[in-house]
Amino acid sequence: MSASNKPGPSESVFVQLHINDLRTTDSPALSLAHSQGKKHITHFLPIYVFDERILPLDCIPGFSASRQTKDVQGKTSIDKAEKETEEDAEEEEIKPLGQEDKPSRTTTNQPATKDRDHRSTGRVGPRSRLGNFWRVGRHRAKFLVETVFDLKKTYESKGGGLIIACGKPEDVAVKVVESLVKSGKKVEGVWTQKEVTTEEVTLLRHLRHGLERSGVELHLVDSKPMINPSDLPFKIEDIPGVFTSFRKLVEALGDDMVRDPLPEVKKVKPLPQRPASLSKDVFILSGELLIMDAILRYILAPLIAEPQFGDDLEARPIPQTEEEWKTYTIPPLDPRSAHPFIGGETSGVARLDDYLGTLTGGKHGKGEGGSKAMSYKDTRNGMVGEAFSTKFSGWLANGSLSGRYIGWRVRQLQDRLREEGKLDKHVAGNVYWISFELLWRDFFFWTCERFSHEPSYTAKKNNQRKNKGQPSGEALPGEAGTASSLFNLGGWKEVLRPAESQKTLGDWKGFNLDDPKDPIRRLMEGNTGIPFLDACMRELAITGFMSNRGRQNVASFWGTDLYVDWRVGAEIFETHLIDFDVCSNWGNWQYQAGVGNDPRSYRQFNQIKQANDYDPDGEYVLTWIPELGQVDRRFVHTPWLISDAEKKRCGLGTPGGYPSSPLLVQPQWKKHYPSNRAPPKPKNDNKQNKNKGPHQNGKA
Ligand SMILES: Cc1cc2nc3c(=O)[nH]c(=O)nc-3n(C[C@H](O)[C@H](O)[C@H](O)COP(=O)(O)OP(=O)(O)OC[C@H]3O[C@@H](n4cnc5c(N)ncnc54)[C@H](O)[C@@H]3O)c2cc1C
Repeated sequence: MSASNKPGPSESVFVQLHINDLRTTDSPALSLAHSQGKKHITHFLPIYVFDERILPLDCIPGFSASRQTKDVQGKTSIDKAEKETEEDAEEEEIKPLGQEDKPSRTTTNQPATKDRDHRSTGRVGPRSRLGNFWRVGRHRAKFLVETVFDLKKTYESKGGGLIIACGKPEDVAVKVVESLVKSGKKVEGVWTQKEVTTEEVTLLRHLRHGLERSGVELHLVDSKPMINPSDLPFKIEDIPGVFTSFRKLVEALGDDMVRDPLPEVKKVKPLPQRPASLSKDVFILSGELLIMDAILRYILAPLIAEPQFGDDLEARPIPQTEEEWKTYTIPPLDPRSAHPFIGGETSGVARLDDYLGTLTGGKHGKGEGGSKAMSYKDTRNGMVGEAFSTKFSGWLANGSLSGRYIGWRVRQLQDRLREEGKLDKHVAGNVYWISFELLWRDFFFWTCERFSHEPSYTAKKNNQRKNKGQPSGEALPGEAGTASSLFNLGGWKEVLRPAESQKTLGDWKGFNLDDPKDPIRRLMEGNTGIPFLDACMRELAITGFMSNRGRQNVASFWGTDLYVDWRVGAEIFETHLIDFDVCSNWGNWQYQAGVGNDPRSYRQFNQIKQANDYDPDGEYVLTWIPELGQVDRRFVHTPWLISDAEKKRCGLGTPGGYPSSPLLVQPQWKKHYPSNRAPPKPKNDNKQNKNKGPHQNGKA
């Protein structure tokens, strides 16, 4: 939008608020705005807002000052709207983020020592509720900024543009709409992606309330899952509680399971002229701040000044002068990273081409490549290198790739391989498995939706108390509510089958992150003395990624060996993971903690067996724990078993060195100790390449 006050009498503006749908390919709102039915739309206005509730934005020049000015000037209409909706939210027990001391995510349940109350670091900025971690760590923040700027570039290359702002997305969108309406433009409506979890739904409700004041409607686009929601053979309330039953029902849709993506929009309608008054109310990026590297530095500096547990990055103070900012650089990605993650649709599509083959070229003119996908199932449980598993998750998480588009690309590859006579049973199984795994993503999304319609046991009780038995909340029919049991210590089981859960709430332990010996702190720092787990946690903090195998083992150890409040684990994953997705992360954590959708309510991974199976020659562990370099390879997963003299020779147990004894040992680990097994097999002849059962690949 270029700044101007000139009215545009026949201008009709279609607004899209991007949140977790940062793409132009297979984007329902973009397609609708450019459809025949919307010919009267003259301008397309996409907006992205860096959310101050999850990102530290105070270093961005002018941003803090703009907030203060607003405070001095008094409250705007959106503030009033917020106040009213705050009151609504209060009824539902969950207040919006940033407007309360106790953040909103967790609805209820006790344990978890509140680290927020214990640590006296004086830290400020957007923090998690229990562990006081950054809401978004440095890897995801970088990936996000890259994604947003890639989106802007793509829109511009198609004739459009993207407004990038800072603040609260709902607040910014409402103010933009108000100013457009005031300047005489017609606003067709605001489109954004449907979400189903607490903070996200609260945001959408605020947005809807705020827009009502301008008489503009909010439209939710249900574009997150791979399967089109209207194709589901059941109502969301009836989604099976177990993945396999869900999978069988949706697989019965056959070729119709995944629809074709929407046709590409080649030419995008222009941005409307920006009402001059708008920049007073909204902090829109302009000038130097529209250079990606500049904004990246300002957002990352606080995160780099305080690296989170496990990150080996040397803390660097936040620059204080312009000169210091000029020379400030972002640390490069660690070369050991499982993938050179770069945010944005462009790099996401490049990864699709690399993994699933291209759509054009090749002998048959229908594309070429795809060999990685042809051995996907065989290799997805790998731990080292970029070729094991697809690494699509980061792009899926912020919506720079859609699930449907990936599902469709899988089908394109299947069709081509069939035509080329290469789709034998083994290859077909491998390629299909990508869609299979994507179904897990859909499953967690809809399970979250189901439970967001259904208030948790405690929320229900509280609401009944407050409303004297009257149901509260004001969700529109079919719309998700805000009271979800996703964040409850008792998980969905609190609602589902409490009797089946082997733990009671009182069994969960708290933690004290001030204490370097605290088990959870040692785990987060990759310093438990159990190499497989330590390697996973170090990789996560240093690169923002951890394999699915690693995630399962860490979560299982956290929840079933240490018995520490699993939500703190979900929080530290949320901080570090490039691919953090609220439903997948919290849903999987519940699953591993035995309070979620796992039909076996008490699943405990045998850490030594897992290490032997998935890292037989210790390559993964040695990548992340070079301190074990001198240890006899046979004991690389159990270094505590070597003699004291050997420990000394290898430098174990020295101050600041790798621990010489493990945090704990489980009796069932012993039968997998080195003396009881054959010497390690050579590389590439390991269990990573064996096909076992779904997802968990057989017994833990
Ligand atoms: C404790 C725990 C936390 C997790 N947190 C997240 C998270 O925040 N975000 C996230 O995207 N995934 C999460 N997962 C699921 C899974 O580990 C990652 O999706 C996967 O490791 C990402 O790598 P990939 O893209 O190479 O996956 P691939 O193995 O190539 O799978 C392809 C895609 O299928 C989906 N998928 C695969 N497994 C799962 C699963 N178990 N649950 C949901 N979707 C799945 C993902 O979208 C993934 O990109 C978590 C798993 C566990 C056990």
